[in-house]
Amino acid sequence: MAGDRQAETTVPSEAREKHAQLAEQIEEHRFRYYVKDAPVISDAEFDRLLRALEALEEEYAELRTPDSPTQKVAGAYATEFTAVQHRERMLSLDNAFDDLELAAWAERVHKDVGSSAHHFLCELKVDGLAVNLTYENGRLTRAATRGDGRTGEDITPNVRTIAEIPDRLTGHGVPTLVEIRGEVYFPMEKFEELNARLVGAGDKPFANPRNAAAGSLRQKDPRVTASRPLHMVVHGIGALEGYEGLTRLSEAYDLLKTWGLPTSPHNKVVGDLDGVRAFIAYYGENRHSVEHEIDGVVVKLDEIRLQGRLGSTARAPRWAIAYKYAPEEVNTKLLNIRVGVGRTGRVTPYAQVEPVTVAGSEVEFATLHNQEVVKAKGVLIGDTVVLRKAGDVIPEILGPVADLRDGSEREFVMPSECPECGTALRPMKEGDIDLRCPNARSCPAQLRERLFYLAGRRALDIEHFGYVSAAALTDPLEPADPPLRDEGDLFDLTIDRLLPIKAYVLDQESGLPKRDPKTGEEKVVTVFANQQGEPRKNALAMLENIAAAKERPLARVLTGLSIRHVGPVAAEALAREFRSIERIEHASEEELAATDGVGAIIAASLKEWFAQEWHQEILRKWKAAGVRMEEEGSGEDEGPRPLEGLTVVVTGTLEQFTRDGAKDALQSQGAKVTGSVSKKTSFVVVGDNPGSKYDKAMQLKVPVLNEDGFTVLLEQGPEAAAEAALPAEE
Ligand SMILES: NC(=O)c1ccc[n+]([C@@H]2O[C@H](COP(=O)([O-])OP(=O)(O)OC[C@H]3O[C@@H](n4cnc5c(N)ncnc54)[C@H](O)[C@@H]3O)[C@@H](O)[C@H]2O)c1
Ligand SMILES: [Zn+2]
Repeated sequence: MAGDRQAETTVPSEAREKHAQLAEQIEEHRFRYYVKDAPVISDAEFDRLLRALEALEEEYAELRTPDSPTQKVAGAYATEFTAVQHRERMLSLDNAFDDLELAAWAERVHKDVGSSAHHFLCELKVDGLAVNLTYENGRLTRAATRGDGRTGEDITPNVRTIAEIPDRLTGHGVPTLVEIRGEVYFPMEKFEELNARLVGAGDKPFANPRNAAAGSLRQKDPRVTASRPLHMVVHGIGALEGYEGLTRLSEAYDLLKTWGLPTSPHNKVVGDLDGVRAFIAYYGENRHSVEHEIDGVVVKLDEIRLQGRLGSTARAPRWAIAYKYAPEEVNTKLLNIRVGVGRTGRVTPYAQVEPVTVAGSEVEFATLHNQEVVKAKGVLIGDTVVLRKAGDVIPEILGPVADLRDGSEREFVMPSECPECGTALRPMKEGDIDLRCPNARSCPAQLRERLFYLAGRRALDIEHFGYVSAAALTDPLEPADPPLRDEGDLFDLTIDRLLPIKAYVLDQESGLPKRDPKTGEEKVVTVFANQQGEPRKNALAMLENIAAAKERPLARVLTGLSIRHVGPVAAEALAREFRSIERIEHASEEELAATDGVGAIIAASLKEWFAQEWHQEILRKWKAAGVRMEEEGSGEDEGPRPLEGLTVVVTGTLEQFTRDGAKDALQSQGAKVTGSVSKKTSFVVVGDNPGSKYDKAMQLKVPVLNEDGFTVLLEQGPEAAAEAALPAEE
C-alpha cells in the first residue's frame, strides 16, 4: 500500500474529503438519472459537479483512481431487467463547453493523425437515452440500454414497439452481426400530453422529455412503452462482422439507411474546424427547427481507420467530442402561481419562481396559459420545477421534480374573481377554456393594458407614455378620481390633472408594485411632478406626444382601439379598404368579412365592438379632440370617385399591374376590392391563370373583365366596362 501512503502525504485532507463528497454526490445523481429516470438537479448543475471533480483531479493526480466517476461510463443496470453484455463497449463522450476547448481537441486530433487527410463529421447531440441494437443475420435479436458501458439492461420487447426500429434489415450487404447505437427520444410537443395522462391516473409526471424517453423505454410492461410516442435516431456502430470495407463513418450511415435504419438527415461532413464552427453556429440558431431536442453537437473524425489510431480512454473515444450548447433548462422553485389580466380581459395563470438565470437572462415569471395547462403539467405550488427558456420564446415550466416533494406543496386553484377588480370571472362563450373578467371598461388591469398597448409602438406610438404612466393615469393612489375613466379621455389630459397623481411603480411583467430593494416597501411616486411640485420634463413631453398622436394614420388609430382580433395587419387592411372608421362601422358583416385579410371572425368582432355604447363614446370623444378618423384624402375634397359603390375582385396575373397596383387603382376611385366572388360582386378582373374565382364568376354570371376591360373600367367607368365585359357562358 505504498501508493496510498504516498498519496496521503501529497493531497491535503480537505481536498481528499471534498473529492470523496463530490464523488458520492455524483454517483447519487447518476443513480437517480440513469436508474430512476428522475434526476433532482439540472444537467448544467450536474456538469458543474463533474467539472469540479475533474478540476480537483487535475490538481491532485492521485485522486484520479480508476473507480473515480470521471473515469467511468456513467450508468448502471437495474435488477428489474436482465443484464446483457455489449459485444463492444458503449462509451460516453468528452465535452467541450466553448470554442477554446473545441479547438484544443481539434489540435490534438491533428497531431495524432499526422499527415493523413481527414474530415470531421458533425452530428446533432440528441437529448435522449442511448440504446444498443444487435442484429444477427439481419434480425433484431437484442436491444439494451447503455448501463455501465459493458453491461446494459435487456429492453428488447420494449424496443420492438418503436415503429422506426426495423425488426429486420433489408437491402444489400446486411452483415452477419452488427451492433447499432442510437438515441431514443420523446418529442417535446407530446410531452405535456403524457404528463397530463400520468397526473390523471394518479402517477408521477416526468420533469422533462429526456426523462420521459428513458422512463418510457425502461418499463417492465412493453405495452406501456408501446403507448408512448418514442422515436430513434442512429449515431454509431459497435461490433461488426461479415461486412468489409467501411472507410468513412458518414458512408456507413448511408449504408445503414439503405438497410432501413433511421439515420439523421442533419449530419454533415466538413473539411476543417471552421466548417465545424459553422455547423455549431447554424444549429445554435436553429436549435428548435429540429424534430428532437438537442443539447449540443457531436464532432467525430470521419475516417474509421484514423478513429482506430486515436483509440479511446476508459470513458470516451478520443476521436469524438460533444460541444455543449448553453443549457435551456434549469431547476428552480415554484414560489407561487398568480393570475394576470390581459388587455382583452383574459385571465392567465403564470408562475412566479425563485429568480434564475437561463439562456442568458434572469427569469422570475413563466407563463402557464390557463388552468387546464397547470393541471396538465402536474405542478404544485412549492415544487422544484424544470424551467425552460428556448431561444427567444417566453420561459415555460416543463414539469415538476416530483422526487423532491415534502408534502408541503399545494395545488393551484383558479380564482373565481378578477384579482384586480373583483368581478366574477367567466368564459366568453360556452366551452371556452379561458376565463375572462367581463368588466372590460373599468377593470384597472384591462384599462392599464389597453392604454399601454394604445401608446405602444404598434399603435399610436406615444413616447414617454409607458407602463407606469398607464397605471398612474387609470388607477392612482391619489387623487380618488383618476384622470382617465377609459381611453376616451386620453386626448383631454392637462398638466393640472397630472401633477397631483401619486401611484405605485408597477412591474410590467407581473403587474405588481415594484419594491424598494433596501426597505422592501412598495414604491410610491408622484409620477408627473418633481419634488417642488413642478411638471417633470417627461410629463410635458408625454402631453406633447399625445397631441401629436392625433395625426397618426387611421390603421394605427384602429389598432389602438384594442378591438379583439384587430391587430396591426387587420387594421391596415380595414383602413385601406374602408378609409374611415365611420365606413367600417356602417359596413355589413359580409362586406367586412369579404375584405382581404379580415374574414368572418374579425368581422363579427368589429360588429360586437361598435355595438357597445361606451365604445361609441370613445369614438365621439376622440373625434371631438381631433383624432384622425379617416384616411388622408378620403374626405369630400378628394376629387371624383366614379367607382364608388362597386365591388371588384382581381384574380390571376395582369401584365400592366401588380396585384397591389390594381387594387390601389380601384380603391383610389372609390371601388371596394374583395377576395371572393359573390352575387354582389360588380366585376371580376382576370389575368393569366385565374383559377377558381373565374369559374365562380362565370357560374354567378358576374361580368368578367380581361386586362383591356379593366383599363376601360378605370378610364371610362362602369357602364363602358359592362360593354367590354367578356360574354358569359350560357
Ligand atoms: N441531472 C442529473 O442529475 C444528471 C445525472 C447524470 C447525468 N446527467 C446528464 O447526462 C449527460 C452525461 O451523460 P453521458 O455520460 O451519457 O454523456 P453525454 O450525454 O454528454 O454524451 C454521451 C452520450 O451522448 C449520446 N449522443 C447523442 N447524440 C449523439 C451522437 N450524435 N453521437 C454520439 N452520441 C450521441 C449518446 O447516448 C452517448 O452515450 C450530461 O448531459 C449530464 O448533465 C445528468
Ligand atoms: Zn377585472
